[in-house]
Amino acid sequence: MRPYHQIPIFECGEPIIAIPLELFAVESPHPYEKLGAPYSDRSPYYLRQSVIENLIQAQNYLNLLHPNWRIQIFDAYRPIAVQQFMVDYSFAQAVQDRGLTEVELSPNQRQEIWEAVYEIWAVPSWDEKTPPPHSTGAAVDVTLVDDAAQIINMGSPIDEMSERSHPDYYANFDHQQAQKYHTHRQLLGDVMLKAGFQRNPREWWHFSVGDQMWAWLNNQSNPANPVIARYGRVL
Ligand SMILES: C[C@@H](N)C(=O)N[C@H](C)C(=O)O
Ligand SMILES: [Zn+2]
Repeated sequence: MRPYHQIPIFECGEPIIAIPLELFAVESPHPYEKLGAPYSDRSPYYLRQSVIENLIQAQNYLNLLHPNWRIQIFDAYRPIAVQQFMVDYSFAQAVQDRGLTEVELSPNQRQEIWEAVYEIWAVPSWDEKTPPPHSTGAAVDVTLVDDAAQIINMGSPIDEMSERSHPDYYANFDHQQAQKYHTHRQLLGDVMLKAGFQRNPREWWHFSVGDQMWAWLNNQSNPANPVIARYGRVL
């Protein structure tokens, strides 16, 4: 359980629809489809209707500051089976990165690796009170590309399991390059938050609106006006 799982969900029934990809930049091929994630007949490029409107708004704010820059979509809707696949994949990858094999893991090593995985991945829960954020169609993983279609360097890749993923990781580095990364992360955060999103405090790329994490973050900064989640899981 994460603290945001205490937030009640009152599903509003808004449809989940295809993102108009021509308006955005898109990571291609899709990073999890490339790994063989089981989407069956579903597409990762779907979001709730008004979440798409918020994303268009964010890009409009971006273009006031940087004409012709684009928000690049890395991932959006994620069926629970895909969440499970990515959690298992990330565990296996983390075992390999440590030069280990799964059969030889001690209980402590196993626990340490699972903790690292769940630092950044949500549990693939089938309980409708605790859906993984991306399975609600309200969460999106994004970065920025400039007017020459070059990906903006944020100082760490999306999905890295390390502290570099924290949005403010580079805030206090006394180094010009690190300050640039921080400025880029701030720019992404500013345009997304201005459009109504909240950012996952552990991941510079993960934003959502209307889900449990969004409501919890809203309530942390504005306890006088608490909100609940309007989007639950979409199967
Ligand atoms: C790991 C990243 N792609 C992500 O989406 N993390 C959040 C917390 C999730 O799994 O929902
Ligand atoms: Zn995400």
